[in-house]
Amino acid sequence: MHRSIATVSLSGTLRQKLEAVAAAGFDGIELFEADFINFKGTATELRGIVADLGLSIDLYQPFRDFEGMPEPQFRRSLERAERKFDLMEAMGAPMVLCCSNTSPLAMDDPALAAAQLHELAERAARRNLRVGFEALAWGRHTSLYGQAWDIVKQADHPHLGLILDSFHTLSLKDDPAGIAEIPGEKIFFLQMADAPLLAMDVLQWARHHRSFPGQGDFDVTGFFTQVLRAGYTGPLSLEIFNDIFRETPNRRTAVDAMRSLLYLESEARQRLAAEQPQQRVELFNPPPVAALSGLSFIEFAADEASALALDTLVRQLGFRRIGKHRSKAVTLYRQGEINFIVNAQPDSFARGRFEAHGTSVCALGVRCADPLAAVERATAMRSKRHDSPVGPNELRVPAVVAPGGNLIHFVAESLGANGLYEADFILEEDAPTAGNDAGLQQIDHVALGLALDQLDTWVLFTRAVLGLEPGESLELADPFGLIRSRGVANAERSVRLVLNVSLSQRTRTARTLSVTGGGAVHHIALNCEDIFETAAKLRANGTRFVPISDNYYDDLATRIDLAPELQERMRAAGVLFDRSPAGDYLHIYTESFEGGLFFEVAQRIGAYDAYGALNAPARMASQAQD
Ligand SMILES: O=C(O)c1ccc(O)c(O)c1
Ligand SMILES: [Mg+2]
Repeated sequence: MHRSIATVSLSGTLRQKLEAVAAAGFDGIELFEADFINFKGTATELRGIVADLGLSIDLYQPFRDFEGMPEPQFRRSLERAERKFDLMEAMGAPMVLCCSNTSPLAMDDPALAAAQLHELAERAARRNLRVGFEALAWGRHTSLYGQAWDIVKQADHPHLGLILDSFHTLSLKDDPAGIAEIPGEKIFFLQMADAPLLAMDVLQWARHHRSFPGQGDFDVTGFFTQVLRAGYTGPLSLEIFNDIFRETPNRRTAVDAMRSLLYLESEARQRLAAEQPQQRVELFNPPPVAALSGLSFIEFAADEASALALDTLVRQLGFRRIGKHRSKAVTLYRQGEINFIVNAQPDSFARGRFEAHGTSVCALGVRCADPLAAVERATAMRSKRHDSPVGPNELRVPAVVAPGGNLIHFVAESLGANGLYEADFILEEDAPTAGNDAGLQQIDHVALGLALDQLDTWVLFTRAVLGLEPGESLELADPFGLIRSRGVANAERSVRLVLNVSLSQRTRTARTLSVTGGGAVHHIALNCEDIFETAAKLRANGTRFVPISDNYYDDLATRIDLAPELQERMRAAGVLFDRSPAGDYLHIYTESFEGGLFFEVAQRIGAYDAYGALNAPARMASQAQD
């Protein structure tokens, strides 16, 4: 499809926006009037810039408060329209968006509205321009697409058509099914926006909290498929009013925007595959998402000194050092099925991450059947692949760059538990090393501390590139501000990430972020079968846990019916507890390493499917009282 984006969706000057949009591979733009009014140049000059970038101006917008106006105001608006038509001709914009009237003067008279829009369309037709009419969710008398379509039908002018915007329909919980009945050629333009479900005034919601398809909670694919069923073949455009996007570097926003359209097209293509033998438009067809089957390894970036400190830390956690890399200063540790790699190789990718972010996680390894297919999916979805230098007899592990610059490696399942490591490491499984196995089995989840403007980017990346599904978005209280937390996981729940964002500058998460530069792993949760046994072993190994207030356990007893012995065991061990209808979650947090990264030990019982987020405030308050 012809892919377009409204200039309001990005930060920067108009010229910077256009350059970012062109670099991300868009075909066209919706030009917001404010961007043109503040542009230092003529409409003709803008036309040249846009053309040089290989873009088109698909839509000029908005015209407001037009239909249903009393005669004097209507005449004045027509005059104004003529002046805007002059500009549109000069800049080469073929269509104007007229949104439904929000003025207190607007009359509830569809026949009048139709006659007035007819006149506007007639004037547009004289210059071979077109007018699209869009129902705003807060329009005074026209708020639904069905009402706007009735007016357009009644106006019956070839230069007047309907503009659809998923936000207005989905925010009002209006049924998009009727769109499929509208003749495709009378839908002149399509604007797609997603949004988180928020209980708030719809105008505020629309102007501040929209997001790209795939980042929010709306069934945008369902909406889009109705438009395609109608036979629409025009531009597919993004119109995102979002406070954070207004300040996010626009190159990143533009890539997110393109990724969201590619994802939307591919999802719609799958839904329509069965019913439409002959598609009318070309929808993006990427390789399918690779089914992931677990987190294989976590790689830490270190220098020589911090590698030593990490060595002590991970051995206290019960890991054994089981291998040295064949050609690099890289050490492998293992416990259960968990592999930790400490990479202190000078002049490596890891060292670059160490220099930029300090001791930190620089890569994750995820298992999947076909790593090359996983990389193909990722690059199709506009992620960059990463090729590390490979020494003799070493395996090439395909990798892609995650937002923020860490790597995701795809590890072939066929290699088995040891395959990758046998190839790249000289294994000494039986090497006598300090640190006793504590019963940690798998990587339960990896929690990232993200800057506010990285959350939506990550939600879309994990969804479109890795095939993970986002869970509920929660707000958790740190003593110094709020943390927003959202888990993302694959269908079989063998790969889980938790995306944490600090809404305050003063929380521990925010401070870690300012030290590490953001996008860093904030904690690593490892699971076990008996948390009391594992915690006792870890303590004996020298691991220190965050103490939990006695008051927490008193309160827990009032909330959840638990055997008194279990309560007392938890209190004695400092173990936290959460219960959902599906199952229970017992967990405990270690103290931080170098004031940043820490570990969580977790035991899942039954089909518990969350992360004990309700207990995070207990941890954060305890850390703050240290
Ligand atoms: O918020 C608005 O005014 C506005 C303007 C134009 C649009 O296309 C829209 O969806 C909203
Ligand atoms: Mg709109």
